[in-house]
Amino acid sequence: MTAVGRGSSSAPNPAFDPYRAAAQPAAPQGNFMLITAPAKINLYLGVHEGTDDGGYHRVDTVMTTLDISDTIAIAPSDRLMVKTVPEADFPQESNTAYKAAVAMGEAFGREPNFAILIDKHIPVRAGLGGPSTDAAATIMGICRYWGVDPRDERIDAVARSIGADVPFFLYGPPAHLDGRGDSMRELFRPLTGTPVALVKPMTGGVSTVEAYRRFDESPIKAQPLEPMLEAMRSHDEQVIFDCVSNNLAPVARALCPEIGEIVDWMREQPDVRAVDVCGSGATVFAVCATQMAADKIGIAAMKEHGWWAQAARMEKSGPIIAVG
Ligand SMILES: C[C@](O)(CO)[C@H](O)COP(=O)(O)OP(=O)(O)OC[C@H]1O[C@@H](n2ccc(N)nc2=O)[C@H](O)[C@@H]1O
Ligand SMILES: Nc1ncnc2c1ncn2[C@@H]1O[C@H](COP(=O)(O)OP(=O)(O)OP(=O)(O)O)[C@@H](O)[C@H]1O
Repeated sequence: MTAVGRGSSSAPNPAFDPYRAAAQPAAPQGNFMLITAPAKINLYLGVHEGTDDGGYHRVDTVMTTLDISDTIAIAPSDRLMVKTVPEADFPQESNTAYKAAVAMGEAFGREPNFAILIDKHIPVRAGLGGPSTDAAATIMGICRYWGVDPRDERIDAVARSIGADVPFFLYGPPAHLDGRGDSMRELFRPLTGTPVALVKPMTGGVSTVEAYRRFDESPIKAQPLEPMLEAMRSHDEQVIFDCVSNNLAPVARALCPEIGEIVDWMREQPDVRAVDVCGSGATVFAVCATQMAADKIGIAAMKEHGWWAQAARMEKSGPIIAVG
């Protein structure tokens, strides 16, 4: 086992402050908060060989949020409770939102007594970051209730303790993260509005744990990172989309051969600028030249193959809070 570091971003970087969704630490006036928790795609994912003491791989990733999202309603309560719609097939204590609330309580020495209702729209085991964005949204909501400044360095630590993807969702714009994929390195100008088609098998999915385990059995070298970072800095869309890559994709295809079929089919579709697997799968994304192209791919994927599909757009935001 190779020991790898976890990056050094536990201290907040003031350059990122304007992007924090809950940056005004004021208690809400209404009865509850509604929080929009967006999905993500990895425009670049490079997993490196070897794991740290916690069994995590060092990764470089460039992620952006999408306009498909879970919605989280959160209100003070006599105890902590988390429910989802549709109802989850696992206990509430395993929900990342529940874990995030408990971790917030421990970090700030308070009782995290909130009722949290999650309206699930982001499919699970899909590589779209559903559990992680729910956790980030919960953290931001509790910050607002408790008057905690989201730039407090304990917030990044709480986020990281729930999952590697959670810190990204505290910010939202396209970003490069390293370490476990939980250390913010650089934010980029958003690609807001860029059309994306999402397609995945109707049932099943890929477990993140299983994908990383399989990666260790036959590791594949990551594509060079620097060209992607340069393209993001110069906001050169053509080069950005030429640099789209994911070295977990072959593992996802091996674990779920239908993913390979979807990738091959998406690459044949008209007006497609890039196609790859989202994170550890099972969703495949196609960056499209027009929204019409993304819609057409979604419809054809459903009608001709019976796959789950949705057209979306890239977004610029992390959690968005509304007070009700
Ligand atoms: C595949 C990605 O979604 C790409 O953004 C992430 O790397 C996964 O992030 P995540 O779902 O938040 O992952 P976590 O819930 O923290 O980790 C689940 C499991 O995935 C593996 N894991 C995750 C992240 C990482 N850098 N190395 C790993 O090996 C570990 O076995 C870990 O126990
Ligand atoms: N808030 C949540 N929403 C959905 N699933 C959750 C949540 N909290 C915990 N889970 C559990 O997480 C599992 C999915 O985890 P996994 O990391 O494999 O999925 P994912 O949707 O691909 O996420 P990611 O893109 O972050 O890897 C679910 O099967 C469920 O047991």
